[in-house]
Amino acid sequence: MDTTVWIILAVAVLVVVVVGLVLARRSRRGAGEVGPGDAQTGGEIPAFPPSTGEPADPGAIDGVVITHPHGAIQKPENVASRLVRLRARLARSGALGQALLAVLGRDHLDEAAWEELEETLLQADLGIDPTTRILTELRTRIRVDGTKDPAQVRSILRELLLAEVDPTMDRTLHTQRHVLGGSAEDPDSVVYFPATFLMVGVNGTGKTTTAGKLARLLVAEDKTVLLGAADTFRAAAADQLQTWGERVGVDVVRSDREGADPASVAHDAVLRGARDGVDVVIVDTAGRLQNKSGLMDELGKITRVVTKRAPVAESLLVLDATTGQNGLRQARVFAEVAQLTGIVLTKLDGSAKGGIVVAVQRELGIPVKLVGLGEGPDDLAPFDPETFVDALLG
Ligand SMILES: Nc1nc2c(ncn2[C@@H]2O[C@H](COP(=O)(O)OP(=O)(O)OP(=O)(O)O)[C@@H](O)[C@H]2O)c(=O)[nH]1
Repeated sequence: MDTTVWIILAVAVLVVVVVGLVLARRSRRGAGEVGPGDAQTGGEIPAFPPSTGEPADPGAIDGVVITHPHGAIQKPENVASRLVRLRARLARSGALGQALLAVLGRDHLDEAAWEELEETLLQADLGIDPTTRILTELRTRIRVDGTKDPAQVRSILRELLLAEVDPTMDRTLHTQRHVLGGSAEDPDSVVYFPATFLMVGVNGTGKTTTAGKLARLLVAEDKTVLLGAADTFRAAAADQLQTWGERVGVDVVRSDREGADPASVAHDAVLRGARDGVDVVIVDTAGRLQNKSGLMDELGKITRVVTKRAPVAESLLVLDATTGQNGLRQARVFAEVAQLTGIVLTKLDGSAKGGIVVAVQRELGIPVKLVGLGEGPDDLAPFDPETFVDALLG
């Protein structure tokens, strides 16, 4: 054969190889699989085992494993019945309303009475500005209306408290999957990516518990969920999350060793979620506050790897309602290092500090979206301003 034939043959072979590679890559993408190089930490995605019901599969990259639920699966309580149940709990624990209304019901409201009211609102962690605003307006309205009627006074107070809680804020949890590609005319071609939720906050505020409770809340709303245990600092956190997952039939991506790279676990969780086509991936983080730059580095790295394909849907700051000013200081630090979209206020049960809702929203300019009202598995509910204020007023 002469040289020209050899060249033609070589070019033909090259074309066949290139076309083959391109087609293979496209068909993987079409199935929602994420290809090598998409991940910052891992390159080729480890082959996750099928859902066999076995608890764990050691040996994936960086020790990241997935656990599948086994045993009886519980049905979480629906949202409407939670709200009714938890409203009663909040009303019992606060007693703010009773204290206020007891003073306002007196025959004569002298300066000492107004100071008492101020003290009560400040003790509930409402903050100085909202307290001053509410009392100034209340004083004016009582004088102008010339009213002493307890029902009317209560209604004015309700209106003023509600305005401070701000019912106009958008408290929706963004659980819609992202559409990465494909055509609306051909639904099979559409490639989805899960909505990713990051749970951030200092240790002990209830992040892991809230991640587990949130998974239940979403399952109750017929969403499919995957949990990512990126709090690798505390080994028990992953076990805790696994227990939560097992109860409601939710898979957990975790590391099989303490101190593994949290970003690696977060990354594998979102890719696994994409591959399984789940609606929401909830990533629990450690967020130790040793220093701001360490926290910033860790959260920054996690955010970078999980936003490689789509933005984070919710970055939720978990805050312990009983920690007052200290909690507000923590909130400020997290707001500086993470693009927060909402606040979860935990431990509102048994706390007379309901005013923190107002203070923290004002401080950060983002809404409280969820409240934790107990240690029970379904003691988490969407935050509803009217229910909250009614419960505060007893
Ligand atoms: N009463 C009450 N306790 C809660 C609530 N939420 C969480 N807790 C409790 O708070 C404690 C700490 O919760 P965790 O979820 O372990 O806290 P964490 O922020 O994940 O802590 P680290 O993993 O150490 O960062 C646990 O005992 C929870 O049961 C709540 O709404 N009410």
